[in-house]
Amino acid sequence: MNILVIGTGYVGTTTALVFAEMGWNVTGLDTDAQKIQQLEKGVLYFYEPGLEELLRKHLGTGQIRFTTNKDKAIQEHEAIFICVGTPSRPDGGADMRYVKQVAEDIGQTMNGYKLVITKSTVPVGTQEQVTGWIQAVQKGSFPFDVASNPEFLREGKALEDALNPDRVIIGTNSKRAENLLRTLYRSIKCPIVVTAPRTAELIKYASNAFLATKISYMNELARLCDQLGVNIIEVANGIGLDPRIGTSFLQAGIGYGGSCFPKDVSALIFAAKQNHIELSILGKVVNVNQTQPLYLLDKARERLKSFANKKVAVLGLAFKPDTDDMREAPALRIIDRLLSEQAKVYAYDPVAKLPADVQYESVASCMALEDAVQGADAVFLCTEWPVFQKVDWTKMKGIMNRPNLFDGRNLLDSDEMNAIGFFYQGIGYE
Ligand SMILES: NC(=O)c1ccc[n+]([C@@H]2O[C@H](COP(=O)([O-])OP(=O)(O)OC[C@H]3O[C@@H](n4cnc5c(N)ncnc54)[C@H](O)[C@@H]3O)[C@@H](O)[C@H]2O)c1
Ligand SMILES: O=c1ccn([C@@H]2O[C@H](COP(=O)(O)OP(=O)(O)O[C@H]3O[C@H](CO)[C@@H](O)[C@H](O)[C@H]3O)[C@@H](O)[C@H]2O)c(=O)[nH]1
Repeated sequence: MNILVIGTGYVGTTTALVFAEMGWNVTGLDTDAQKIQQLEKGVLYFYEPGLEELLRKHLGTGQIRFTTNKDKAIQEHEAIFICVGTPSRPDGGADMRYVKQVAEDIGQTMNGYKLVITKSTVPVGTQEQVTGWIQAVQKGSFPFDVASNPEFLREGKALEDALNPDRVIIGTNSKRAENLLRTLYRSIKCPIVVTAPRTAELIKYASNAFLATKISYMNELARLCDQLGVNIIEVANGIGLDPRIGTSFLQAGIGYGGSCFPKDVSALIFAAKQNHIELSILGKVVNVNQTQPLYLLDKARERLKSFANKKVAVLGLAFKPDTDDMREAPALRIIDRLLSEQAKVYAYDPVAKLPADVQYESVASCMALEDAVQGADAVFLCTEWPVFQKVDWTKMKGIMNRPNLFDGRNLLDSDEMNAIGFFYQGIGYE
């Protein structure tokens, strides 16, 4: 069976490469000719550890190829994964225009049986919608199935997650689709959950919203820790050892960002509202997350009195380490506020760059961490890049104007930083 992956972003490129690694012949299709040209040359146009090596390997084995020719690609492949974006609309719902476009492309062009698999994160009911969109434009009466197969990979660990998933969710009522998907995933060792399409669609949103809830809970608890003089890291360790709670996603910080949690939580709240259900807990999760970067800023303002004309180094821009993805990065909320309060902002990230928006023109983007820290009145640490732990902080203190360190990810050791002579403030940790 030949596999077509439509949309060669983070998920599509990873999916294509993982199926190539499993021995399938895969084609990646995108409307963006520049991305396709780069991928054809073996160049990954975003930062994701391990992916470029795999891309080069499978361009070499001939198991992967890329194209912008959608008609030919749709006709030549039986299994079609939809991996296009589903960004937030202004009302919070998921923007389905790219999925609809792909469904119509498939409907208009198909020339035989197609298994259409939605890997994009899509609202409950999408499987039925995609079926309808395909049927509405079909020229011949070719059979097809639409299945839901949500993706759970994390950026920065995309390859590792996609090759070793905790589970594969297959949402279908068709035995033919189920068997084909079981065949496609036959070399993956993990539980395969076959369920109704609507259930599969909700499992994806429910997972992300649950993880976001864990984070906001810890972030709110961290604010209490600051008042009580309790260390949130120790609290997280203590509660996490209960397997009913688990050790992961208990890290307090300046909040979650990225292309998934913010948009998916808001899409779930929106979908619930449409069904006359208020997911009130998730409303609070969003609220805590939106105020969390400002919480650290408030702590810093207390210390500095005012940000006006202060030199502030922002270390780490990406929403998490090992990615250059700046979508919904909490560092941007910090920078926006610092700029509005007339601070002089110097930014450094090992790989990520600030968006080319006019509002960031006054930010100095530094090539080296030292350039950002030199003469600074305060450092804000916004991404827990491991390399920041290896920095010679004694030396950094020596080149700063005032040794104030606001650690938005609780990455550094507060005792060590205090011993060096820093004023150190983390989140629920000092
Ligand atoms: N990024 C992640 O870590 C992640 C993880 C799991 C699930 N998801 C979900 O997967 C989906 C894709 O996310 P992403 O981050 O890879 O998005 P992305 O924005 O990086 O990539 C989407 C790609 O689709 C292409 N595209 C748009 N319309 C097209 C069309 N009609 N035909 C062909 N290509 C088209 C775009 O040019 C782009 O390259 C989203 O629904 C997202 O919520 C993302
Ligand atoms: O204890 C924690 C864990 C994470 N985060 C933050 O949460 C955000 C998201 O992190 P993570 O989940 O690791 O990255 P994503 O790549 O956004 O992955 C999430 O979103 C994807 C897209 O839907 C899903 O596929 C993944 O399963 C889900 O983890 C980042 O800003 C992290 O800094 C915390 O603040 N504290």
